[in-house]
Amino acid sequence: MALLALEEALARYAASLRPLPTQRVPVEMALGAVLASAPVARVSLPRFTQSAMDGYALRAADGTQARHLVGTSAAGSPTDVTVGPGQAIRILTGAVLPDGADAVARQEIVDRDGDTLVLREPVRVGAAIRHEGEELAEGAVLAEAGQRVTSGLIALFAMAGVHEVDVHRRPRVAVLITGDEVLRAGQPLGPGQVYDANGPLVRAWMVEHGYGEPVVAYVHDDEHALEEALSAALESADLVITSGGVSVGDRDYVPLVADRLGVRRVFWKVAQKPGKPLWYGLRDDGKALLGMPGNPGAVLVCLAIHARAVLGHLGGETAPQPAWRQGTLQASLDADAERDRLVRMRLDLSDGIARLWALPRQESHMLSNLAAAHVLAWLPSRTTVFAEGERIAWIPL
Ligand SMILES: Nc1nc2c(c(=O)[nH]1)N[C@H]1C(S)=C(S)[C@@H](COP(=O)(O)OP(=O)(O)OC[C@H]3O[C@@H](n4cnc5c(N)ncnc54)[C@H](O)[C@@H]3O)O[C@H]1N2
Ligand code: MOO
Repeated sequence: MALLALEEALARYAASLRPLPTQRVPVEMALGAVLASAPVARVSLPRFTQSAMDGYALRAADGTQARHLVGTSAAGSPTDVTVGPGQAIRILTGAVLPDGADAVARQEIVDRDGDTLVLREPVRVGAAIRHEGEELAEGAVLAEAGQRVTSGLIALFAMAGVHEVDVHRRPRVAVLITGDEVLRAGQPLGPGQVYDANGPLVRAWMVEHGYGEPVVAYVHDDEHALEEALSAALESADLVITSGGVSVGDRDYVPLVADRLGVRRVFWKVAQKPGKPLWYGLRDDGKALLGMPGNPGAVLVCLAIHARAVLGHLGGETAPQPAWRQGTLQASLDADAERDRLVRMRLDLSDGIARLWALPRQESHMLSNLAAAHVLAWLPSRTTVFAEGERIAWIPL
């Protein structure tokens, strides 16, 4: 079977996946979800004209002549006293600017004796004042639909009086780890058995990237057991990720069972190294299946590129993920004539230029270079080597 180009695989996700339905949620619950509509400010920011400093509200035109203190305005406790010529009001940061005042003298430049103040230097009109609506007017758009909600956006929405936002439902993910030889932590290894790396990897990757906890289950290399497990996973999740059993071996049942459960294949086998046997399909109800190979290095690459794209489309992101950046290769590297290479690299950005070094031990069953790896670089298939100094694309790992 011919291998599909990696760009084409990414294009097929975009063409085949629709964002999940939207729901209105309290702002505090929206972290990591993607906005389905653009929230607008319910109050202007700042909400009222206020002091930016602890000091004295007064009239700038009085220059350095002595002022008489006539009241206090604290944050949350405005005064209704008006500041007249030769008068001042004690004011604290965030307090409403009293009528009549047009400047605040911070207390560091004021000599105070009882209720009499003298400024050591004059202040300009508007000094230390934050004006109502100077940052945002009521009704201003705070963020765009398609943007992922961050902690900073949550703070902005809260301050602008937006208590609920419309977001796409976050994709629910189920993970099926296949393989008779794969054992979970703590169990004694028998002959030919290995510890499971992919369950912990997928779970940690999902949490690390803000997609939440997936449900992880284990299944033997048995057609019927897989059918039962995959059927249940497709019921409960929007995206099912399987590990192992997707190549051409006698016990590679994932493509067969997926087909039997009505998951239509969109592609199988991508021209990438590692991760070639990747299988992607969709059921009529929109449920997606990414069948990843068993080799953990391949799973890492399939998560960073493929799961990222699928989760972005399902989640309603407008900008395609992952977002590739440019860097400079620091030592020549072999290309692969048939498959694009996805190479774990060390990144140095200390002088503002992205310098990239390929790490040793890149095979798809290997993970030990991850202690030193910062990024994944994309080296398109070709017959000539990648030379030192060439520009290449990368994403953070
Ligand atoms: N004749 C061919 N053989 C293979 C081909 C091919 O084109 N022709 N492709 C190779 C490539 S490339 C890959 S990648 C693997 C993928 O095979 P599977 O997806 O069927 O994966 P498995 O055979 O189940 O496992 C591969 C490897 O990974 C280990 N493994 C599996 N699960 C885990 C886990 N959860 N944690 C840690 N390690 C795991 C497993 O023991 C195997 O060593 O196929 C090649 N073969
Ligand atoms: O595609 Mo496999 O992951 O190269 O070894």
